[in-house]
Amino acid sequence: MENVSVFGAGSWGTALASLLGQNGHNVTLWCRRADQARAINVTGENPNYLRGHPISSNVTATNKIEEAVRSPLWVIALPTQAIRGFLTDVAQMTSVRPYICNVAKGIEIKSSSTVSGIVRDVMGDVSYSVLSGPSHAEEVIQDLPTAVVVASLNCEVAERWQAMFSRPNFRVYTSSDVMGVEIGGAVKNVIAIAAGIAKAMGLGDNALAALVSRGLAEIMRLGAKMGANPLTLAGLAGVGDLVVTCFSAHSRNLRLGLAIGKGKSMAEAISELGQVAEGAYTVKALKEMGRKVCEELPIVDAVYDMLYNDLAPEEALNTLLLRDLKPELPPAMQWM
Ligand SMILES: NC(=O)C1=CN([C@@H]2O[C@H](COP(=O)(O)OP(=O)(O)OC[C@H]3O[C@@H](n4cnc5c(N)ncnc54)[C@H](OP(=O)(O)O)[C@@H]3O)[C@@H](O)[C@H]2O)C=CC1
Ligand SMILES: O=C(CO)COP(=O)(O)O
Repeated sequence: MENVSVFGAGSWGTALASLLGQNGHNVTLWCRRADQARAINVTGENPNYLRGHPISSNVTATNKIEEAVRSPLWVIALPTQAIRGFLTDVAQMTSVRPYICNVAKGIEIKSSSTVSGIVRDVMGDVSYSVLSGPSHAEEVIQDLPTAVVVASLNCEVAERWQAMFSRPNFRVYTSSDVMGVEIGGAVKNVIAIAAGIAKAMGLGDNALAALVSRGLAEIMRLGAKMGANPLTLAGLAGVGDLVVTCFSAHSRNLRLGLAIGKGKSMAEAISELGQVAEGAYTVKALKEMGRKVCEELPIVDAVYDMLYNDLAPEEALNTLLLRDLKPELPPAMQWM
């Protein structure tokens, strides 16, 4: 059994800490608030996230970062935009060279980088893995079945995380396609915001299915430019996660889109949600990165303009539908 620290006691960090504890590991769950850590240790539940769901007794919560950094295995479950600052602080506190497994799904605005790039910038050549796939915390904490993927450039490291996380109702596959898994997990959040807006507009099921398919085309186009394997994007970290995020009532990104589609401002929508909707930030990073690496990301552009340039959803819809007609697949992607 392993000693592992989970950094971030939001809904995903809490669900994964409990899962690792159920698998018999010694888990330290780092919370940034002392009162939250105390409540978890006393009541066996997180008072702020996933209330009513007991956390494994193998989990000890702490807000003392110097305790949490002693574990050799770190699971990073923080919002993407907070990871660089967090790692910069903790890197100065410890000589441990941890094995890192990132479970956040986003792209950093200031660097246009996925989390592997942030970790490399701050920690240098440290062991990095990423776990992603269709996995809403609200279902994982109830031990409802799903399948996910953990990617690392080092196959043995991916297998080590696979063995730690796997349980009968949490089936973990391995992959060596770190970039594919990261891009799939990050960009689907932006498409899910678009799905929420489309739902709020009452556009119907056909429109949602078309949006998800053309969203996948954008994920694949960007992924190809970033070196991702297109088949990864057709798998759990791509299609699997895109579908659950665009259709599940649990999704924070879908709910943010629903609020925007009903006319709420960004500030209102974010404050009502009270949790991170990564797509709202990743779309800013993609706007920058998209211009540099990928000439055409029309759904991403439309979401950006609806969120940050007051573009009305009806206008965004017209812009998307009335673009020049063209083949479904770009010439480079035709198989014959
Ligand atoms: N929720 C889910 O089902 C899933 C989420 N993810 C991904 O996991 C990541 C975390 O999401 P989730 O758990 O839902 O987020 P939540 O909003 O539920 O929780 C975020 C956590 O991060 C903490 N936090 C926020 N900002 C900072 C900061 N600057 N420094 C340190 N801690 C901070 C919060 O602390 P506090 O409570 O004190 O504010 C809270 O513990 C995201 O990238 C998300 O996309 C991936 C798969 C499933
Ligand atoms: O990534 C997730 C499920 O796999 C969670 O998505 P949301 O952040 O939209 O809830």
